[in-house]
Amino acid sequence: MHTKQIAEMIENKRDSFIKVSDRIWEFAETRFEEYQSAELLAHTLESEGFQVERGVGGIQTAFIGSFGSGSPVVAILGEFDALSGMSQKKGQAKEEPLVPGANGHGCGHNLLGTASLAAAVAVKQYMEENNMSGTVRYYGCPGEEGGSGKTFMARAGLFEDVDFALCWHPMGYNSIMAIESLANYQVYFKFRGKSAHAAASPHLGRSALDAVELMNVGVNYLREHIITDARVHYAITNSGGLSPNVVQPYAEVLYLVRAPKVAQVQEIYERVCKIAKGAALMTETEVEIVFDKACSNVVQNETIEQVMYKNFQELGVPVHDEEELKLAKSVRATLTEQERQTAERLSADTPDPDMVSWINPYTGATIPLNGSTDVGDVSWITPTAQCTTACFINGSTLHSWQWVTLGATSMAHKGMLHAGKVMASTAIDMLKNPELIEKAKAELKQRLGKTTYVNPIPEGVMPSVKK
Ligand SMILES: Nc1ccc(C(=O)N[C@@H](CCC(=O)O)C(=O)O)cc1
Repeated sequence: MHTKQIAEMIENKRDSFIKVSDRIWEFAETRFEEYQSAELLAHTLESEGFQVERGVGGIQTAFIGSFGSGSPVVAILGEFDALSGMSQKKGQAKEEPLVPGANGHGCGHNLLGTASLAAAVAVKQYMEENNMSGTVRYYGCPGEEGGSGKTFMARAGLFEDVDFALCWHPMGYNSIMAIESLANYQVYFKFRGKSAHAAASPHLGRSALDAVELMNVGVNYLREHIITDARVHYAITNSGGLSPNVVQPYAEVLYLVRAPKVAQVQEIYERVCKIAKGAALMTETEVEIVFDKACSNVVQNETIEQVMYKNFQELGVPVHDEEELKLAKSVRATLTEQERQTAERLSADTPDPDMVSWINPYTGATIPLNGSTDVGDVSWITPTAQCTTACFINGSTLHSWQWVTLGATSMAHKGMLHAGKVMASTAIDMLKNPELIEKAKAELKQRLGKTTYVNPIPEGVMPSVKK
């Protein structure tokens, strides 16, 4: 069976993949500044015989590694960005930053990018050994967190000739990710007023901070009148300085508006813009609206998901040893009861384990993801499927210190290598059965119906580094 060969190929190189992942964990670079992480992955691909193009789509840390020629083209998507402020020491059951205030891999993207690399390397080796035609590409996709790197890459046309795409996400469970995620827009509202002495001449000042606050109040009233599935968040990215005795002349707020469909996001966004203009009118300030980024919802593909599930079942699950289970237990003891309640169970009778040891049954049904991913844009252009593997403790959540601390330990490495095997095996299965690729494409077409893909990021907007 090809799953066995693929598993061996990845196991033979396990040490080198683990090194790559652990280095990226240490680099912990955030959106569009992943210079060392991207270079490490690109360099590793080159040493594995891939042709690498760096700086694709006009994004410095985006790259594509390619092997083979002609169709079919399989794209394996890798992410490698970290989150700000999530620094945490490795392998311990206590929250403690490695470097206070520094970044950390709170979403496991060191594992994500490396498993996809392992998959691409194994697919290449299998294709070579079996004289298969076609192309395997590794897409180095920067800035997933708050950056939508893939959406920018999609706008640059980089996925146009892809026949199907695969991705995964590290989690606390093994599953086929038949998700539908939320589309979103991220936009800055920059207010400009007039400074003045806050006591001596307040009547001469016009407060940009007042405008930000009034805008937020307005949006908080809007919440009652939008669809339930929408989410609106904001961060005050500039509060106008640290002096209360100065009327703040400049302030800005970053909004993230989400909903199941891009059109719904657009509708809410237009209303948020009206509120911003209202706040500017009330405070006699000016508002500048600066679009930052956007992404589309994920369109699942049952055809590829079925193939992925079959391969996953053949490969089984990552098995954790006593040492790993001990660490899992101690870290899990730090979860609150509420967090534990999100733990995966097969049924009410299944005990509540520290690490899961099964694959969640796949039914084809859509699982709503109350979050967003730029994999969404890829999935509108080419049929796309994703899986998760158990890299972390059961019931822990994304963006938590528990994920950072476990992200460079053997339990996470096992899950990572396993994900590489599942993706590579799925890719080989699809490449060997062109009728499945056609079926996956037909399914995408049917799911999209009359809607055509429109990239949600306006022309001229380029990726920005969040400071
Ligand atoms: N399988 C997953 C993929 C992404 C995420 C996630 O947390 N994404 C960020 C992305 C935010 C963005 O699009 O800017 C989020 O939803 O806040 C969660 C699970």
